Amino acid sequence: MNGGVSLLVPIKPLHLAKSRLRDDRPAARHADLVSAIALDTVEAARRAAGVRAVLVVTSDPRLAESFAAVGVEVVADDPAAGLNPALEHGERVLRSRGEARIGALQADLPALRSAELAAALEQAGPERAFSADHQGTGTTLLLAAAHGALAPRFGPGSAAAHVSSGARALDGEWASLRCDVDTAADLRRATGLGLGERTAAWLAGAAGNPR
Ligand SMILES: Nc1nc2c(ncn2[C@@H]2O[C@H](COP(=O)(O)OP(=O)(O)OP(=O)(O)O)[C@@H](O)[C@H]2O)c(=O)[nH]1
Ligand SMILES: C=C(OP(=O)(O)O)C(=O)O
Repeated sequence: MNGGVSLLVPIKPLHLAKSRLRDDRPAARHADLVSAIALDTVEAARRAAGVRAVLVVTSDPRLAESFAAVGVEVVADDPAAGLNPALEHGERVLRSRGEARIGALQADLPALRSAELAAALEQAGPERAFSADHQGTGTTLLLAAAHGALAPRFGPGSAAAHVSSGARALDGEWASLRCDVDTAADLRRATGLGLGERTAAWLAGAAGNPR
């Protein structure tokens, strides 16, 4: 088997996702934005050196179709019990195929640069490690040790939870890897870094059309 990390990318159903980013725009426009952000994130991840494969974990049928159209594999949440169980399910799927190195990448990184993700994977080496978000409290990337368990502790305060569970905090600057988008202010921050093409196109449409 070739080396490299197989990355799980979890995404909530579109009508539930990114509620903090929701404003008064129609539900379909919000779904388009969440979808564009996730597709840009996965596209950048797939191109990163050291990434062997990406497996999206989502029960959303439209997302499943969009990812299938660009050749990305999707599995549904099983059970539908929240983020960490979704990741543990994805981990079981990858382990059943003999994947040695597994990680989880958040789906809300629309400015992600492949080179920054590659640098984080390189710095982690074979260890269980994570990248905190730009606020230092959340987690944007968690890597299991080679042949080790992912043991995801995503949720409020996940950076501290990952440290407590023995993961090493990666310390590169990596602004694009740390720039998760939960709010409108985060989206402006990501725009300053340079958005992926689908999110940029969504924003151009938002500027040019009534919402
Ligand atoms: N497959 C799956 N992904 C999830 C689930 N819960 C959260 N996620 C994803 O995990 C990532 C981190 O979650 P959050 O940043 O809290 O995103 P969110 O829940 O969509 O945002 P808010 O509604 O604003 O809390 C996002 O990519 C979510 O879509 C879940 O139950 N299943
Ligand atoms: C679930 C997480 O994401 P967010 O902080 O974006 O909600 C996390 O960082 O663990």
